[in-house]
This record gives sequence, structure tokens and C-alpha cells, in this order.
Amino acid sequence: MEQIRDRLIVALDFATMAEVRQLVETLGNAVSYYKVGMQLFYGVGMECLTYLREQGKDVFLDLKMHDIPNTVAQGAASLTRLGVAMINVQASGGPAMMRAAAEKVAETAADLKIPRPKLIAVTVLTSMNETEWASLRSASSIPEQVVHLAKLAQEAGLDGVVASPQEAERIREACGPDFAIVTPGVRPQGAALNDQSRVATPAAALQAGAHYLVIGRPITAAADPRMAALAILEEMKKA
Ligand SMILES: O=c1ccn([C@@H]2O[C@H](COP(=O)(O)O)[C@@H](O)[C@H]2O)c(=O)[nH]1
Repeated sequence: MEQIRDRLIVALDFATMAEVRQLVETLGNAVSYYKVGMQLFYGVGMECLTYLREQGKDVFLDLKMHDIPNTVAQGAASLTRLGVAMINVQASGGPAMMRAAAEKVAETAADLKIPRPKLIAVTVLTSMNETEWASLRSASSIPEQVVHLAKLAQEAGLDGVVASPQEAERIREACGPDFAIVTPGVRPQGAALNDQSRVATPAAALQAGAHYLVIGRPITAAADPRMAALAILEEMKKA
């Protein structure tokens, strides 16, 4: 059975392998799942994935692909071959692009006889606030747009979405119990928001229906990252 620990994904937003190794060693068996984003992957490449595999950790490779359907589908095939647990595309790339990616991921994993990575779609970035949103001149509100994109992603055959915990409840209602909701923008009570806007505490995110919580700086920038991670896991367990 999946443990609460496996629902916490720690964001490795670092530039060097030295920082990655230090954090992963410090967190030890408290954390089993890590997110590798653009800064780390573009900086050190495959070395971080090889290291995390050697450490027995799961990886969400967060490269947020956005391009025409064929390009994203081929990119998704390449990422599937890396053997990571989760990859993503931008939902705003549209249904045809998401469908092409989902089909290619399934086909590639079946050909290689490897587990299929979860394919999820980014909805509206958790850093986006109402003022920024207004500047984009969208006709719908942020929650309406997030739910709309989540439904499109589900119809296109994706496994879930990235969204703020503030929209998790509405996505759960619209997309049902099996659709993965992955929420960054999680901040323990009193923690610095940094550049996040639509946030909630770990307990509130889970109660709203989030399945995976992506947390970076509240752990990675803490004076004692292991204590910070254990406190978050304790809050998640209680929730
Ligand atoms: O909408 C999104 C999509 C991705 N992220 C990523 O999650 C982490 C959050 O890190 P914190 O330090 O906890 O803010 C980061 O890697 C983002 O690239 C997101 O925040 N919002």
C-alpha cells in the first residue's frame, strides 16, 4: 500500500549535483520521491537521474513540454525511455497535443516493456495571481480555467494535472477519484510564500483532494531540511 511518504515530492531546484547529493543524503529515508525541474536537468543532465535511481528514489521529471503534437509526442517518448515515474506537458498546448503525448508514452513503454510513467498536464501556474491573470485577458476565472483544462487533460487520456491546492476540490469533483492531482504551492503555516500565490498548507491540500504534494523551499531552504520534511509528513499523516 502506498505510504504517506510516497505522496510528498521534494523539488530539487538546484544547479549542482553537490547540492543534490547533500540534500538527498540529509533527507535519507524520510523522502522517497523527488522532482527534477529545468534548472537541474538543463544544468547537469542525466547525472541527476542516474544518481536518484541508484538511491532508489522515484522521479517526477518536470520539463513542462509545450509544442506541436508531433514534437511533444516524440519528446514524451524520449522521456519515457529514461525510466522516470512522472512527466508533464502544458495543458494549454491543447487536446491534440495531449492525446498524441499520451498515446506515445503508452506505446513506448509497451515496446520497451517498462512501467508507463504517469503523464500529467500543467493547468495554471501556482504563482499566478488575479492581477497577472487579468493581464492575460482570459474570459474565465482561474478556477474555471483550471477545471476546464483538467477535464480536457482527462479526456485526452492523461493521468492527472498540476494545479494549486486551492482548485483541488473542484478538480476532484469534476474528474473523479482516480485522477491524479499534483499540487505545488504548498506552504506550512507561517512559511514564506516566495513567488507562490495560490497556496495552502499540507493538511489543507490533502483535505481538498490533492494526491501528491510538491514542496521545495520550505524543505530545501530550511535550517534543518530533515526536521522540516518530517514535520510536513506528520501534518500529512494527521490530515
Ligand atoms: O504551477 C506550478 C508548477 C510547478 N511548480 C514547481 O513546483 C516547485 C515548487 O517549489 P517551492 O519551492 O515549494 O515553491 C517548483 O519546482 C516549481 O517549478 C510550481 O511551483 N507551480
